[in-house]
Amino acid sequence: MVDSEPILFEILDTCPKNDEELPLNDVYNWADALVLVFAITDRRSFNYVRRVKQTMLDTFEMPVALVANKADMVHLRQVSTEEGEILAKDFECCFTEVAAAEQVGQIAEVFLEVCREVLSVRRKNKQSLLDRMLGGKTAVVKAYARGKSDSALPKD
Ligand SMILES: Nc1nc2c(ncn2[C@@H]2O[C@H](COP(=O)(O)OP(=O)(O)OP(=O)(O)O)[C@@H](O)[C@H]2O)c(=O)[nH]1
Repeated sequence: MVDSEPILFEILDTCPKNDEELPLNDVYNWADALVLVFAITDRRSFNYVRRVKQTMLDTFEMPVALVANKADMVHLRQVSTEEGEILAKDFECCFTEVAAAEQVGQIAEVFLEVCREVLSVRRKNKQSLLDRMLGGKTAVVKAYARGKSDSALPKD
């Protein structure tokens, strides 16, 4: 349940076999949102998510969440929290450091947040479509109502 609304999540793990293998366009066309996960103990994974986001930029627009995993392994840290925050600013997305092995609640929170964004984008798109379809008519109705403002009719 997301804010009292039942939601069915379909999650695709792209499982790249190496650093060169980027997600195919089919993946972006299918997805409603992207959760980019790297490990704080692995700089290559950080560079990888940066490359993924950069290659999809301008072509595919969707809510994105940047997640730094293995936050419990601070002794092996290769990527600082600040670097994650800066990258998220660059991506204009949210950023969370988690330890998936310890706190499943943090992961759920990321997915909830992403889902809220997806629903909000959908609502806005629906609204703007309605606005475009009804825009002209609404303007006419308003003009008519204003024209009658001296009468006993309510303005709206
Ligand atoms: N300490 C620690 N280990 C973790 C954490 N999350 C995952 N791991 C471990 O990291 C290893 C890789 O986890 P996976 O879930 O296979 O990660 P993956 O990114 O799907 O890896 P691939 O299968 O190579 O795609 C496993 O041994 C996990 O137990 C974490 O938050 N902390």
